[in-house]
Amino acid sequence: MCGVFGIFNSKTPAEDTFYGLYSLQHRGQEAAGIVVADYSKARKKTIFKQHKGMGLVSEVFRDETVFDTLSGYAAIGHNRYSTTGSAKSTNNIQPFSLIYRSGSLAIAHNGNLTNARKLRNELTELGVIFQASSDTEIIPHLAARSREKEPVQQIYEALQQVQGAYSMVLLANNQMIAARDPYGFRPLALGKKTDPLTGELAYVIASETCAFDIIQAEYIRDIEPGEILLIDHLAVANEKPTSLFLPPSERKARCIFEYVYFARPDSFIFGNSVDKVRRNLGKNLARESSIEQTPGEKELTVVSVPDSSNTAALGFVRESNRAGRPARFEHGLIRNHYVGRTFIQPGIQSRDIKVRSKYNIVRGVLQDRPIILIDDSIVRGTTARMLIKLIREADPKAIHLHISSPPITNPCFYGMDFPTKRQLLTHMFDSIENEVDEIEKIREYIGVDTLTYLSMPGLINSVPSFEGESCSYCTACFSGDYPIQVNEATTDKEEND
Ligand SMILES: O=P(O)(O)OC[C@H]1O[C@H](OP(=O)(O)OP(=O)(O)O)[C@H](O)[C@@H]1O
Ligand SMILES: NC(=O)CC[C@H](N)C(=O)O
Ligand code: SF4
Ligand SMILES: [Mg+2]
Repeated sequence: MCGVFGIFNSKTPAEDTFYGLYSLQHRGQEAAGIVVADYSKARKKTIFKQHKGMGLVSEVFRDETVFDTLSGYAAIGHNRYSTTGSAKSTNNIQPFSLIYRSGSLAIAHNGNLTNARKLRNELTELGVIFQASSDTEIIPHLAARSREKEPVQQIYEALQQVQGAYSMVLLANNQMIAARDPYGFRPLALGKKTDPLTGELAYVIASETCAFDIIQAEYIRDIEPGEILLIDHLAVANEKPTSLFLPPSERKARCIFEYVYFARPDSFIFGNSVDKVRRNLGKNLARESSIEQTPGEKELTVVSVPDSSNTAALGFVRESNRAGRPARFEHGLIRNHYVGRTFIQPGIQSRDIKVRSKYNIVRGVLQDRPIILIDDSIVRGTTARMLIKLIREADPKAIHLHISSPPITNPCFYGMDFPTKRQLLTHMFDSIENEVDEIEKIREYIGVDTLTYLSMPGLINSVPSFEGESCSYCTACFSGDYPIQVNEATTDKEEND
């Protein structure tokens, strides 16, 4: 998934970007980096400085003295969750920074390009040398080959050639540029911050608004699908960044899975509150649930799989009570906060270990009573299967697993790391044609008493609608309805390594 951040006209751009990335850590845990733009009086031009490394933001920037080398007036940053190109290669750490005909260019990209393989082959044939194995480096190469003079025009030309998902922020000499693909797959927001001492304005770009809150910046609006926004000193002085627009796509395709799992509940994405949507998912799940209290049970006991399903569980409990089925939320699982997100860990081996070390059971809550266990999604099934084994140790009367999204049946080519069917739990049961039987097999495999997924209408009903759009969301991993047909998908993530 990845988190991107950018700030323009700040006295402390590297520090601001560090905090921005810190709050976007949930979007990528593999690597992090910051590129700063500084004006060099000696060279009479903007120069870029950078610091990047493998691991969490706090690990990469552990040594505070690195900030002494990162002074400047603007910066961009990136947290990586790999989708194309090895997770382990240091060459794939973003932002990428390079020097070309028009000066310096740096890019931080969230998303995944669907024609990366084709473009890379074409460019390689032309003699272009790639350093990274990810898709992102294609964009600056295309921009560098443009005959346009202005970087923003070069980027416009480059983006007309790439397909797929990109929400990104770039530094081009003394300008910051933000761009979002015409489908709007990934979120990207514009904010501003006023210096309390000088009153000076800084513009901020981030994947999610939680990155604004941490540096006390204010949300202005989303970068629109297809928009390329240019911020420079003139835009700051006039308080008016300028925009170009790419040709519109025939539909929009905001990733619905961002609302289900990925984004933080305190963020606004696609102009709406993640908390609110996640509560809706829980409410709709409660409406679809058929679990009733057993005789002698005062209330249904609802336990969430922390953290990402906490909010859906709250919505579930609220709706259940409203509908006359008394329910209470209980902390039956305690999460070790020093273990990161498990689903976005590369390599099945490390995911397994993480799940084992991530959760502990609270016996008093789980023992001897039926529980409704809520999680937001099942991808590979690692979490659910391991967790159920663990919960059984507390001897509950029954486990009713409720998932606040429909079964994931298709790969994602737009920035989630499940690019082949093989990686999905549902694939194990693909030969079963009847959906009810398939869910029964999954239930058996996971080892729960009942298994309820939210329906497709329940999912769609939970997310806000956009006026005048015939289709606003990508639901491909749930529905198979792909906004961009992917014939040549980079389904082998490490093919360039
Ligand atoms: O079926 P799987 O492949 O195991 O993936 C699904 C699980 O992964 C996610 O949680 P994760 O632990 O990544 O993040 P969280 O701590 O934010 O809930 C998601 O919420 C599910 O619990
Ligand atoms: N998840 C993402 O946004 C990944 C960005 C880019 N495709 C990479 O693999 O580095
Ligand atoms: S396929 Fe799923 S995860 Fe990928 S962009 Fe579409 S909704 Fe999001
Ligand atoms: Mg989870």
